[in-house]
Amino acid sequence: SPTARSITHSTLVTREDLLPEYDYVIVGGGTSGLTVADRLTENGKHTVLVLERGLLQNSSSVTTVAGGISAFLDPTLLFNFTSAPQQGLNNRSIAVINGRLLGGSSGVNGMQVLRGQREDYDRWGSYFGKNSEWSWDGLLPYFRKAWHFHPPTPELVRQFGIKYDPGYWGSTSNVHASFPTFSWPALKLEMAAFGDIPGVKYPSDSGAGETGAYWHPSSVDPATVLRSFARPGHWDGIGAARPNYHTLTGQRVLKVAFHGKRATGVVFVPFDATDQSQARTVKAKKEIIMAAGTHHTPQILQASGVGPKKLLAEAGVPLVVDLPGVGSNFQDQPFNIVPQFNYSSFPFHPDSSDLYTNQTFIAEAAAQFAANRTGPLSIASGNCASWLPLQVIAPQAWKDIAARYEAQDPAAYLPSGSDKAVVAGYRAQQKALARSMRSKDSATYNLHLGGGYSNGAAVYLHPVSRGTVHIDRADPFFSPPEVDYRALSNPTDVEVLLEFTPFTRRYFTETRLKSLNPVELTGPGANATRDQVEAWLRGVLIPSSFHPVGTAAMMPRQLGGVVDEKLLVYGVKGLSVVDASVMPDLPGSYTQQTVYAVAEKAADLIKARA
Ligand SMILES: Cc1cc2nc3c(=O)[nH]c(=O)nc-3n(C[C@H](O)[C@H](O)[C@H](O)COP(=O)(O)OP(=O)(O)OC[C@H]3O[C@@H](n4cnc5c(N)ncnc54)[C@H](O)[C@@H]3O)c2cc1C
Repeated sequence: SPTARSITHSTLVTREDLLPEYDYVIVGGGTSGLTVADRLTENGKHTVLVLERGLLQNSSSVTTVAGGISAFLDPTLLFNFTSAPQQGLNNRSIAVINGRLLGGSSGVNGMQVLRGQREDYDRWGSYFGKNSEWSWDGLLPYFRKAWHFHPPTPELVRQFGIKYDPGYWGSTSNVHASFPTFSWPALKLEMAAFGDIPGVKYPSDSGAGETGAYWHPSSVDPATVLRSFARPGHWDGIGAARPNYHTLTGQRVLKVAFHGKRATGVVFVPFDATDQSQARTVKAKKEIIMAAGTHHTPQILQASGVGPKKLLAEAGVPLVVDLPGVGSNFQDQPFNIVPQFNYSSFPFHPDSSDLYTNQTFIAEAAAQFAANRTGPLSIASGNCASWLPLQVIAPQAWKDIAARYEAQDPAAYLPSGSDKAVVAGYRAQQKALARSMRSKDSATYNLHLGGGYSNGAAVYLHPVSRGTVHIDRADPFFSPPEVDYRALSNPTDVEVLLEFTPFTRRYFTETRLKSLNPVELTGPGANATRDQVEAWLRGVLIPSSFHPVGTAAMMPRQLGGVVDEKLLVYGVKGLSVVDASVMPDLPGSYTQQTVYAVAEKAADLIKARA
C-alpha cells in the first residue's frame, strides 16, 4: 500500500534556469506561499517564482496520517533553534518548531482542521473601523474556497452523533478536510460529558464559528488517506501546464532589495551557505510577497531595513522605513497547562493507548490499513474537542478578570521602551480582547480529546502577553531570529490559567465522567494553593502549540500595524505579507484553516491590483 504520494512536479528550476525578472516573487513556499502562487498562476497572465528554504520532501514521515506526529518527529523537516530564555518560565528556553520543506508547516502539522469563532474575524476588522472587509462574513467565502470538505461516514455519524453542515464548506479545493473511518469508543461519553457543564453548546458544524464541543475534520485526502497539505493541494502536477510558474527550493532568502522605497527584488543564497559570496538577486516587476511564516517574515523584513529604527541601527541595517510593529505583537497558544487525568475504571476497548502498547491490536490495525486504508491508522491527531468561553470555565471569576485586564496600563506589560504606536495597538487589542473575555461566543479554553484513558491536553487560545521576534543584532542574515514569547509576562494570563486547572478537574470529576473514577496524576495537586499552582505552571508550561501569529500585523499604521487591509506593507511600494504573521491576534482555534483562507483572500487582493 502506498506510504508516499507519487508526484508530478510543478516546474522546479535550478539557480541557473531562473529568469532575471518575474511579475511576482514569493518568499517561502509554505502553506500560504503555495496557495497564493497557485492562484496567481492560474490564468497564465503572470510569471511567479517561489523561493523556498526547504526541499521537496515526500517521505512517509510527511505523508503518514496515523497519530499525526511522524513529521513532527523528523528533524530533517523542521527548523532547529530555540527561543530566548523565558523569564516567566524559570528561564527555560523552548524549541521553536516550524516546517522547513516545500509546503511549510502544513507538511508537518497535526492535521487538525479548525476555524475560530465569528467574533475573531470581526475583531480583526474592528481595528480598521466599521466598514472593514475583514470579518466573518468576508472570510467565509474564502474558508469555502480553501477546503474540500468530505463528510464523516454514516456509520461514524450514527455511532458518535457527529453534527456537520456542508454549508460552511466548499468542494473545489485540492486541499482536503475529511474524517477518519473509525474512532475511539470513549469519545462518545467524553463529548457528552461537556453537556453536563452549564453553558456548553454543540454547534451544527465545526466551521460554524461558534464555541462549544464538536467534531472536526483532519487535513487528510480521503482518496489516499495521506496527509493533504499545501504541496499536493496547490503545487503537485499543476506546473507542467503553467510555464509561468517556477519554484526554486533549497534557497534562503536574506533580504528584499529596494530602489528608494520600492521593493524591486529578493537576495538569496543556497540554504547551506554561511556567507553572501553566492548571493543572487531576482527581480519582481509587480510585487514581492512575503510568506516565510511568523518567525521568518519579520526577520527578513528587519534584515531588509523594514522594522523598528532602533533595532535596525543596533544591527547596522540601513533603514528603509521605520515600522515599529515588525516583530512585535508576537503571540502563540500555550499548552501543558492543566494536570493529567487518568481513568481508573475504563470499560472502553479499544482505546488510543492500544496503538502504542497492545501488539496484537497494533498488528491488526496495520493489516486493516494495508488492506483498505481504514481503521485506527486513519486517525491523525484527533477529531474532537471543546472550545469554551471564559465565563463557562470561570463562572465566578470571569467578570473581575476581564475588568482588571481592561483597566491595565497598556504599556505596563509590553517590552520596556515599546513604541507608542505598538502601545496604542495593544490598547485597541486590550479593549477588544476584554470584550471577547466577556463574550459567550468567544473561546479561551480548549480541551482536546484523544480517546484514551489518560487526558489533559488543554490549550490557552487567547493569551494576552505579547512577545517579540528580532534579528540577531550580531548576524541578521544567518543566525536564526531571536524569538521571545515573553510567556506569562502579563499577569492576566496567570489569572486565566489559574482557572484552567479547577475547570478541568470539574470536567473530569463532576460530570458523568465521574463514573470512570478519574485520578489526577500530574500537576500541582488537588489541594495546592493558587501560589503553588502558579509555580507549577511556570515550571511546566510550553508557550507554543505551534500556532504563532502577529509579527507583521494587519492593523492601522498608527496602531503599530505592518500591513494594511490589502496586506501591503506600510511606507514602501511593491511589498506584501500573506502568511500567519498578518493575523493581528489569534483566532479561538488552531491556525492552519485560517492561514489557507487568508491566503486565498490575499491572492484575490493581489490579482485585483495586478
Ligand atoms: C508541528 C506543528 C503542528 C501544527 N498542528 C496544527 C494543527 O493540527 N492544526 C492547525 O490548524 N494548525 C497546526 N499548526 C499550525 C499551522 O500549520 C500553521 O499556522 C501554518 O501552516 C502556517 O503557515 P504559514 O504560511 O504562515 O507558514 P509556513 O507554512 O511555515 O511557511 C513558511 C515557509 O517559509 C519558508 N522559509 C522560512 N524562511 C525562509 C527564508 N529565509 N527563505 C526562503 N524560505 C523561507 C519555510 O521553510 C516554510 O516553508 C501546526 C504547526 C506546526 C509547526
